[in-house]
Amino acid sequence: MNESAPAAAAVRDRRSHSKVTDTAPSRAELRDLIAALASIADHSGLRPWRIIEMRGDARLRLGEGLAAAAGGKREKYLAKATRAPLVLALVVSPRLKHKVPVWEQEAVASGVAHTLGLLLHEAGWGTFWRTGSLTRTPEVHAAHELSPDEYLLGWLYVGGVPERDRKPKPRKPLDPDRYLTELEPSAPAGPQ
Ligand SMILES: Cc1cc2nc3c(=O)[nH]c(=O)nc-3n(C[C@H](O)[C@H](O)[C@H](O)COP(=O)(O)O)c2cc1C
Repeated sequence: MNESAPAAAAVRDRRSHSKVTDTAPSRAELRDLIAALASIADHSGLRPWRIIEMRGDARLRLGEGLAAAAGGKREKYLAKATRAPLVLALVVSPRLKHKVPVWEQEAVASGVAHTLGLLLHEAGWGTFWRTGSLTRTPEVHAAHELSPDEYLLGWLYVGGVPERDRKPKPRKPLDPDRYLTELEPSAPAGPQ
């Protein structure tokens, strides 16, 4: 890691791991990482999010919820829900009728999810953010005991990094000029 710029190093190295091993961060480690999220940019400091930790058989509730929403394939969804030892449900807990609109609150929750994934990566854990067409179904909502206004941004599947994946992932180069544009002081003249 680059000691003088650890955030930049973590961002450059970050990668997802679709397969993880059976080790997972302890609740104490997770609590420390989540405490660090106090600095996430947050209009009016609403903290409109929460994370639901699922381990062991608690993950089966996710699998059952997915199967109920799909109307079958129980074994398939139970297997999906248990492919990592720790599953973190990413929840938007919006304050409705607040001057800060819900889309801004969702942006905060999204920042939390990205940053938590980055912190877990930096701590040496493997993560994979997953969603799917069943994410916002009533059955999955109920399985997480969400309040009526809450909704999911998906799940971070977390576990150990398999030996063979302990290497950087080749990235398609990103041309900054394509993503960083500049507005000129005045609009260009239209067609003459
Ligand atoms: C909101 C969100 C939902 C995602 N859902 C899925 C998913 O359901 N299935 C999937 O294969 N990848 C999903 N991804 C992408 C993966 O998490 C991952 O970013 C992708 O495989 C690229 O790998 P990388 O993160 O190493 O670049 C999702 C990403 C985001 C941000």
